[in-house]
Amino acid sequence: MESQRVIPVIRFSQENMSPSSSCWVSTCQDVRKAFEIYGCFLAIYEEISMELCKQVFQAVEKLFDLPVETKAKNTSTIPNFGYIGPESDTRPLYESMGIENAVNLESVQSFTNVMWPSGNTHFCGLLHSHSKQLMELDNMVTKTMFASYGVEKHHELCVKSKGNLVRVMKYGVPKSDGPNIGLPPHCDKGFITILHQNQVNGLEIETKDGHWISVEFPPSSFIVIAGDALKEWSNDRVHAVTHKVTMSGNESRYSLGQFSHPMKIGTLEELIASSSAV
Ligand SMILES: O=C(O)CCC(=O)C(=O)O
Ligand SMILES: [Fe+2]
Repeated sequence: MESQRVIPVIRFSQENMSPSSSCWVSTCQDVRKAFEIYGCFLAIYEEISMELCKQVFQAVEKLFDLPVETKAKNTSTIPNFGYIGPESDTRPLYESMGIENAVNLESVQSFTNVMWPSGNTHFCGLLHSHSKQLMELDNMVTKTMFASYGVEKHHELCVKSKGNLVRVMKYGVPKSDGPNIGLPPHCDKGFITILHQNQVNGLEIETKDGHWISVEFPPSSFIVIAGDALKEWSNDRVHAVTHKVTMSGNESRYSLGQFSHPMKIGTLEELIASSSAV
């Protein structure tokens, strides 16, 4: 079915987030349908300005230009939360760094000080304000989703206990005779991932019937991806979507992802038996 092969697009704004607004019910239904059918959707969110995104990606490019010994100082006690370098067998073009709890200024500052011991307030300010805004979008997405399942009373705890990791990623240009795998097919482990990119495409998502859709990002859009923890929370109603990155062309791709995960979350009791409210 051709219509099943287009990623849904849903508009978010502070205004239509009030349950009394005219599009509240339809937004909640759209979010739920997208998560259940595709496991993802494109969120149009103009409150994060395109200028800020442009500046963030310029700053991220400079970050990746640092020597590998410096980038490798991005470490974490949690496996895979720090610097990940290219791996010749599985993802030769991929490199990434992680900033834990990037909604907190102190966390972004300490990451910045490791990368630039003499300081870089420009990078720090950009990443911090961008991360805060991404978390606002994340909260809007979870608010509509909780409402669509009739469990809005649990949303406050979800918001309060949300941990987050911002991961910045670089995919190098593939050699003409080399592999073009950016990131092999996988599902994300967390609750919700929100991703965006510079102008270079490469992300693909797999539909339930096994087709791959190449993601095109309209202006001011972010892809929202459901992870394994969200699937579990919803008692398997939500689809945790498989996705991958394939590189082509002669430009590097930069992407930025926010991975959020409420700490106190299992399968909601209400979702074990009941259906929904909206
Ligand atoms: O770079 C991208 O667009 C995808 C990244 C991704 O899927 C991940 O980090 O889990
Ligand atoms: Fe992913």
